Amino acid sequence: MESRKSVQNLAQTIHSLLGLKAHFTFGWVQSVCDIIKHLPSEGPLIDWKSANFKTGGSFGKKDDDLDGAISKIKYELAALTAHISQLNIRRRQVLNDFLDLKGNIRVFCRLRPIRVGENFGHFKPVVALDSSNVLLRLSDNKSRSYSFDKVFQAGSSQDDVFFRVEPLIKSALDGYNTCVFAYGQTGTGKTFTMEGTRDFPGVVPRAIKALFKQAVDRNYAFLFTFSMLEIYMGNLKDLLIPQPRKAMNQMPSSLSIQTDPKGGVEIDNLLAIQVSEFNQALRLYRLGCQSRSTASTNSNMNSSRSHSLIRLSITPLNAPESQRETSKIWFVDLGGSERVLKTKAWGRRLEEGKAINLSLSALGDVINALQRKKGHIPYSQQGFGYLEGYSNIINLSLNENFPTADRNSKLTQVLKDSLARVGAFIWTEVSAEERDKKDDAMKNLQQKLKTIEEEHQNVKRSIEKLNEELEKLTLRGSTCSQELNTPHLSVDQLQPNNKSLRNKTKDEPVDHVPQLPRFMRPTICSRRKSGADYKNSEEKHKFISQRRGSLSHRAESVNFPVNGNSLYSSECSKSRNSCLLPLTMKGSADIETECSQEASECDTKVVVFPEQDTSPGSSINQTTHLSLSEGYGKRLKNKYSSEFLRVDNWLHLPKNESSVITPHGGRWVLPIPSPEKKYRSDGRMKDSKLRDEKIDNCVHKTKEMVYHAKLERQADKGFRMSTLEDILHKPQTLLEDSLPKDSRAGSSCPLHTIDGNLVTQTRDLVHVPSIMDSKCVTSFPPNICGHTFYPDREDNGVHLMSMIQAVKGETRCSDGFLSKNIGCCHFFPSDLDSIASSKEESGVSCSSLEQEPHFWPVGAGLGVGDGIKEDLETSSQSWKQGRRPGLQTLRFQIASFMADPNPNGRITSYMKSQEYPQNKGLGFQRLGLEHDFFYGLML
Ligand SMILES: Nc1ncnc2c1ncn2[C@@H]1O[C@H](COP(=O)(O)OP(=O)(O)OP(=O)(O)O)[C@@H](O)[C@H]1O
Repeated sequence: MESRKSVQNLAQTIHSLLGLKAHFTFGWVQSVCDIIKHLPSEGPLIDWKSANFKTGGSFGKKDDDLDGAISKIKYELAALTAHISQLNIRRRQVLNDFLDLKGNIRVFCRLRPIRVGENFGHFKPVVALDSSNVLLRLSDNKSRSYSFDKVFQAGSSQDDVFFRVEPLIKSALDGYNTCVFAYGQTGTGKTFTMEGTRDFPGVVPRAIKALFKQAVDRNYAFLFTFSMLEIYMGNLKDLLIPQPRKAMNQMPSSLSIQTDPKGGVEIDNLLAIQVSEFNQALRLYRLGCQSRSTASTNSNMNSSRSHSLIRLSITPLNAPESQRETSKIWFVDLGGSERVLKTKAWGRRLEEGKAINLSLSALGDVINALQRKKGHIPYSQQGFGYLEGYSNIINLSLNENFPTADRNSKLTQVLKDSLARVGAFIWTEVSAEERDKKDDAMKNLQQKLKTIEEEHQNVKRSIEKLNEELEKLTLRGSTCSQELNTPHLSVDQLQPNNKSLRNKTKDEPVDHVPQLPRFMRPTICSRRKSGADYKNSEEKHKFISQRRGSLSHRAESVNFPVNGNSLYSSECSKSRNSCLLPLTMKGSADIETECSQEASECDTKVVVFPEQDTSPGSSINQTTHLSLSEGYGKRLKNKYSSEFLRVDNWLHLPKNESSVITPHGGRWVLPIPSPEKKYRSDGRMKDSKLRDEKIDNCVHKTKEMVYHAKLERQADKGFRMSTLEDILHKPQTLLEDSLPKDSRAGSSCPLHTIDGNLVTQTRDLVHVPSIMDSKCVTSFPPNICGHTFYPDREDNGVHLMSMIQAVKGETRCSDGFLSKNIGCCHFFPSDLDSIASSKEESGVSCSSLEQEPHFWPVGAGLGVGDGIKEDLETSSQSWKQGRRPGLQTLRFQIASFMADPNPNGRITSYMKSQEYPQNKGLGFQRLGLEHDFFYGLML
């Protein structure tokens, strides 16, 4: 009875073990039933030990019944797959024990080669005594030795260093939050160690590479997201968001930190970009590095003036529920500790140095408290003391005279949930006997781990063999038409980024590559955050309010006592991307408070990169999306949601530009995103899936052609919309030529001044990006108020293109961008879209994107629809209140024209001053994007 019950539960058991519920289909269940039919009448249901690992020729020869042989193999496959899951659980447990014993902090010391003529003052260079001890010789003939887990000599290579860091990658993939810091005095080689150079890549690029490599060997598929921020003067800045080029009169608003009751830390509005391969992550990393705040100091020509933090979040996708937690690995290049006397810093450099020292001190306090298992861990309160550096090594010393700062340390708060498992520390003193015991226990665990790994490999190999066998048998059998489509229980197949799948994709002709629109699927993260998993709206609402309510802790802004005038006139730090953000007397308190509040109700943005598809024509697959999971408010229920996605596609153009943008009639236009196809993982669906793909592609192409034909017709009539590519690449004169005379700014649109600025009064409310040449001549479609790209003005602008350039793999994006005559984008108060206001409702911070108002008034009483008027009013009001639309606004506005399949109709309706019915907009219903991904956006 018992065993029959187990048989009945087999399917569910395997389902839950493999975490693939959603993909299992009727065909799969049938095959499991087949397996069950051939189960032995007695004995354990799945006994992996009895599984036949030696598959070579054992089937088919003796067994006359082909079906029987197939079922037997499937049975073994199921057993082995279950066993692999067990092994994974065991491995995690053993590793856990091992890490607990070993202690979670390992401290390495790397000695930097001494430069010719380097002056050490009254200190002498540090000497490495052996592989774990260094000697510091003091001036008065005294010396001190320090122990580390490992000491790297001055001649050590980047490889040597990474070798020691690599085990952490495994921990991160196993679900642990991990953290790698580089800390030390300014100029001692932290950035060189973490970032490295192109020829000598450092820990971060190597670790990212290893992460993707090791993920392939795992039993699960993983979802990786990449984020990068810096903590500059106590402010959190997203390094992946393009920064304004010119100095503004305010400190950029800081991202705010949220802590949930379980201790998890989230940073509001921090971009988390989904990456599916090493190169994507690397490009983003390079982009982030370019934006770091650096400056020349007495100690270092290119000194980091901030802490930079790189975060890779890792979510196992098809792991069992209990193991599906997201883990993160942080790489932190801390700002260098400085001694003011030595660096002779003043003005801004001095303030930066102080901020760095203070936060390092807080970090030291936290680690100290964790190590000593103190009741109170001062994550959010700055303590006394500072880090004092001697040459290449660091000595943590408390200095009671150092001024107390009753401020939050953003650094320790951000890393709070990644520092919490600190166990042993180098300064922990244990007896020799205890140490021996510990060593033995660790050796034991290491041996266990090794055995598990070997067993894991064996089982994997057996599964591969069985699959080959199964394939042969199914091909041979006359009943193969049925069997061919039955999915195999393969470890490889269970992970989308597995080798076999990739080889297959490579080998298949381009036409046959299934274009799975992965980017349209809601990520687990976004579904959870958006509450899309909740069945009805009431439940979802409850979820959201609970969630907001649960964010119990908020970091306050840090207001550094900076005298703007004096600082402004002293040196200025700059990002490597030429970001120049001076402080003012006002500091950032007001602004930050406002932004923090706005940000409070909003979630992390998740930009989703699809898997790289190099096939030409796979434009849809190569697009990129920004999902703004929660908090965009009711207004996103309306027609505009899908436009976000479209513009994000453009913002994140992948490397092969020609495959993204389709030429038509001599012009280059963006493809229209096609709706997601929902596939079953059932192998039986393969053919019909391909067929559907082709049909969909056809429909898509036809739609596109119709759209372009419309553009052509408009052009023939003397007027057409400027496509995005026109705007970016065509000379101004061409654009002008393509428009009727009365549509050009300066002709029909009267010019006047507001606040001393020359502005154009436009007659209608449609927004479109356009180009301004050096004479500030604008070309707009008729009655269209536009965003303006200033090719030769660097002020007040946002480098939208830097993101594109980075994704394309081009470095120095901003300069390239400027040199191509595509300047900066301006945001205007007259935004008609609802995004700005919904952004404000939801609290999306547009911190670094906020621009000085370049006022562009919009004519009143133009006969536009009520909804649009309302949007406009809200938007203008927000602007007046100092809340300005940001990048999202621009995205939307570009999108609203670029994406419109019927721009002609839309423009005509404006021109005739008729009401523009809301329900005829650019809704995703109309674009066929009625998927729950977008449902997530509507919240
Ligand atoms: N191991 C090394 N081998 C060769 N050159 C090195 C090494 N470490 C550091 N350098 C060089 O020393 C200089 C300073 O290094 P780096 O900028 O990495 O210091 P840092 O600790 O990050 O300083 P800061 O805290 O001011 O940012 C750089 O020119 C770097 O190339």
